[in-house]
Amino acid sequence: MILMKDIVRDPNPVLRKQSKRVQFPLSKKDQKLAKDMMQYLEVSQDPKLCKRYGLRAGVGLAAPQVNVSELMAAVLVPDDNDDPHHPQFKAVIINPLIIANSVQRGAMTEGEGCLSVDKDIPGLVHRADRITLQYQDMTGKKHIVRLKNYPAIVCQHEIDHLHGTLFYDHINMKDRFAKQGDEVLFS
Ligand SMILES: O=CN(O)CCNC(=O)c1cccc(Cl)c1Cl
Ligand code: NI
Repeated sequence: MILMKDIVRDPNPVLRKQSKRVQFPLSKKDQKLAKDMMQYLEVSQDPKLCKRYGLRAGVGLAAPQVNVSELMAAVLVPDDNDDPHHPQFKAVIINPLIIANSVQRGAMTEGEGCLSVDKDIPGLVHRADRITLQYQDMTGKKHIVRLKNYPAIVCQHEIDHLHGTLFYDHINMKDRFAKQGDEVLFS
């Protein structure tokens, strides 16, 4: 089970590396990693279990955050009324590729957080409001999905991790809450 002690923290250089492609069929190690990362998200989103294991809640987790430089991340975006049985987007995304970005930009009003960044860094993290995401699932099957708003933001945050980018790299440090043109803000 992944615990906070297993999460790599900035400025560990592994968070700034480019991850490597994952080969199929998945090795036993990669299968366990994928399952453990999704399990972390599920446990962290259950208030009782989250407290019991001393976790920080998360809606995504990328392999470099547990010291594995591979193109793999787990995403579990709960639905609005927090019904655990109907998440907005739940997937282990392997060898993900953003194949289209909307011109429309979006950002979360309250900014973003990261398990690998221990301090809160306020500011708007400007991203594409909608993306077309191509990824392989654990069987190697290729998926192409169109995402918008929160699921799109989370996938961009995770895919950034795979390429050595952290959320605060996108914040305008001279004016942290300056909007970018007509970007969509949402909480
Ligand atoms: O890389 C994943 N994490 O660091 C997990 C912790 N952060 C979050 O759950 C989180 C919080 C707010 C906005 C976004 Cl986009 C994300 Cl991803
Ligand atoms: Ni993160």
